Amino acid sequence: MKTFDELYAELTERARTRPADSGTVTALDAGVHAQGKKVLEEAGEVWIAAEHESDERLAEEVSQLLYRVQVLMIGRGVSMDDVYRYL
Ligand SMILES: N=c1c2ncn([C@@H]3O[C@H](COP(=O)(O)OP(=O)(O)OP(=O)(O)O)[C@@H](O)[C@H]3O)c2ncn1[C@@H]1O[C@H](COP(=O)(O)O)[C@@H](O)[C@H]1O
Repeated sequence: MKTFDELYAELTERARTRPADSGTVTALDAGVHAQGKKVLEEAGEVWIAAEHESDERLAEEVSQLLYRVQVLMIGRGVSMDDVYRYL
């Protein structure tokens, strides 16, 4: 188990060290357009799960949306502090 901030730190480290087997590196290399499409795709899956699926499935879809948002943030160079300023 990990927190939102711990995942962000882990993904930032993946971006820095670029391990060959990292899906995050592949997603970052795909560029911001592809990253944005993934955010939208996962947001849609969250919506569908909220209306039609179990709490467990919803939680899983939310986790994937958070992951995709973090990939987009790292792709654009937006930090957690940049976001927290607006919360
Ligand atoms: N939390 C996640 C995570 N959530 C979602 N995903 C990716 O998103 C996919 C699921 O999304 P989709 O519904 O689009 O599934 P899919 O269509 O089968 O996947 P694609 O073919 O589109 O890649 C998963 O198969 C993963 O590739 C994640 N990939 C990685 N992480 C975590 O990120 C960290 C770094 O991972 P790596 O970069 O792979 O080392 C690790 O802690 C991982 O647990």
